[in-house]
Amino acid sequence: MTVTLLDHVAIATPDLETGSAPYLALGLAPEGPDEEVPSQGVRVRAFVVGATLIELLAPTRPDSPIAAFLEKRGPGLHHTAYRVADLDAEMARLRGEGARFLSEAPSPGRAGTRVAFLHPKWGAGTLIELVEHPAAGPAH
Ligand SMILES: CC[C@H](C(=O)O)C(=O)SCCNC(=O)CCNC(=O)[C@H](O)C(C)(C)COP(=O)(O)OP(=O)(O)OC[C@H]1O[C@@H](n2cnc3c(N)ncnc32)[C@H](O)[C@@H]1OP(=O)(O)O
Ligand SMILES: [Co+2]
Repeated sequence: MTVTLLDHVAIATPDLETGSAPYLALGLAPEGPDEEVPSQGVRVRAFVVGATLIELLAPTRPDSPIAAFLEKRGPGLHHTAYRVADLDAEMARLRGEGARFLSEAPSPGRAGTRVAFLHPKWGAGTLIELVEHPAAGPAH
C-alpha cells in the first residue's frame, strides 16, 4: 500500500481572502502563514481539517496554471493530493502501469514537499497530485 493518506483537497481562488471565507465560517483555521511557491506561480493557504488539509491556491502571475484554470473554469475544486512515502518509487511503479505524469521529475510543493501531478485524463477527469512525506502520519 503506497498511498497513505488524502494529503489535501485543493481549491482555486482569485485571491486567498475571498477563498478563505467559507472555511473560516466553518470554524477552520490556517495551518500556518501563507506561502508563495514561485515555481507554480501560486500563493497557498492551507486550512487544517482533522488529519488533512484544504489547500487554497491563488495565482501570482498570469501564466500560473491556476490563472489558466480560473480563466477557463472559474474558482472551485482544482485537485486532490495523496501522500506517498517514496515519490520516485511510486512514479516508477505507476509509469510501469501506463500512468501519465505531467512532468518528468517531481517539483517543489508546499512546506518543502516534493510533488508530482498525473494528467487529468489518467485521473478519470480529476487532476491528481502525489505528495512525498517520508514520515507517514497526519498532514500537519
Ligand atoms: C504549491 C504547490 C501545491 C502543492 O500541493 O504543494 C500545488 O498543488 S500547485 C497546483 C498548481 N499547479 C498545477 O496544477 C500543475 C499541474 N497542472 C498543469 O500542468 C495544468 O494545469 C494541466 C496540464 C492540468 C492543465 O493545463 P491546461 O488547462 O493548460 O491544459 P488543457 O486546457 O489542455 O487541459 C487538458 C485537459 O485537462 C482538463 N483539465 C485542466 N485542468 C484540470 C483540473 N484541474 N482538473 C480536471 N481537469 C482539468 C481540461 O479541461 C482538458 O480537458 P478536455 O476534456 O480536453 O477539455
Ligand atoms: Co496541491
